[in-house]
Amino acid sequence: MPSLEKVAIIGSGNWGSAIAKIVGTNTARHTDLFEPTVHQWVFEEQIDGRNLTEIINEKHENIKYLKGVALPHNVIAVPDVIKACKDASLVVFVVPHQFIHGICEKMKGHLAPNARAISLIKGLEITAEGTRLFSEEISRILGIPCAALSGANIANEVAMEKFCESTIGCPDAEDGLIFKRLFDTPYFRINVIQDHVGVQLCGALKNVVAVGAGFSDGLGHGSNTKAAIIRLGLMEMRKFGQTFFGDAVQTETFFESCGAADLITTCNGGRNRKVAEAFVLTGKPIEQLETELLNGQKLQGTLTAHEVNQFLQARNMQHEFPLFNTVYRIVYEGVSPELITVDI
Ligand SMILES: NC(=O)c1ccc[n+]([C@@H]2O[C@H](COP(=O)([O-])OP(=O)(O)OC[C@H]3O[C@@H](n4cnc5c(N)ncnc54)[C@H](O)[C@@H]3O)[C@@H](O)[C@H]2O)c1
Ligand SMILES: O=P(O)(O)OC[C@H](O)CO
Repeated sequence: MPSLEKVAIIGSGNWGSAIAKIVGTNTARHTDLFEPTVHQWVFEEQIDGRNLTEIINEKHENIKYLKGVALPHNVIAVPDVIKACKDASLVVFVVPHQFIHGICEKMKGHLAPNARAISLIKGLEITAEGTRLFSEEISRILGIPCAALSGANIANEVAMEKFCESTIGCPDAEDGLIFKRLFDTPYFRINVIQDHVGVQLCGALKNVVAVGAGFSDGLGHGSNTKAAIIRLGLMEMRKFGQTFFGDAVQTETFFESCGAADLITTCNGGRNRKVAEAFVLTGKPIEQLETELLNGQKLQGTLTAHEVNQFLQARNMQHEFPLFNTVYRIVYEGVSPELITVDI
């Protein structure tokens, strides 16, 4: 009989905590496939003079990032990333994208020999030189295959078990089924496809569109304007995929939960939308609003808008993506938010 899969979760923010609830429940349920105990790496911080890891292990609740939601007792918070991932055969990465490199470097050489990973990160490694998916970065640093999960999944709603769907992109069919058993529940319905590139591209670029949707809300425009931003954003996402990833991105992927559905939910209920709306209403800098409104949670859309712009500028192609370009100019060049309905 093959040995049981040992699961580690790397990350414990809002989504990391919601997914820990699902993963902990499923490893305890499918004992034919998984070791029940799940180690979760938690970036240590002090809450009222106590370590967050101690609080999680005592109360079975992440009181900072997912307050009021009970976590399964078989999920153990671990402050040391090396201990958390020791001998893991399935590794779930769910950290804000700016932190992934340093974390992976520390994990090198500590996983099981047959380890595979899945990235729940919504962001892209984009520089003027080129783009890289985080699944590719994880594979490159750790020398293991890496799939991706992304969907219309506002963490708080998932944690409250409101029905939604999500997409796993996994080139290996057998691993895809294992990941499906790790994540699928009656309220979190997984569809597995092969296109892990498209899954990640959608998850990253939708955050830029959500910033544009937030500007529109801040200006008091209505549903029609937001629908136009969503549609134009979807077209730019597809064009970006076709232009820079070619056949690696399937058009059908944009109709999965990770595509149009995520775009809709993030432009209505997400943090990027919320902070962008406040940016217009208050005139405060984005970093200040992130601190004031998100209680330690991290914004991905403005960072991705900057990264995408660097990449496009290096190719003198920024004007071919007017929505991405206008979001960038509003955030980083101080042009009027009114341009969100003029220059796109
Ligand atoms: N929250 C959602 O609704 C949601 C849903 C789907 C996907 N995602 C994606 O999941 C990923 C993780 O987001 P999240 O919502 O779990 O996180 P979050 O934004 O809620 O929390 C930030 C996390 O970063 C950690 N952190 C802070 N400083 C750090 C450092 N220097 N090094 C390492 N970690 C540090 C914090 O401890 C915390 O766990 C992102 O790519 C996000 O886009 C989020
Ligand atoms: O809150 P946001 O804007 O980071 O979006 C959250 C999720 O990605 C929605 O699926």
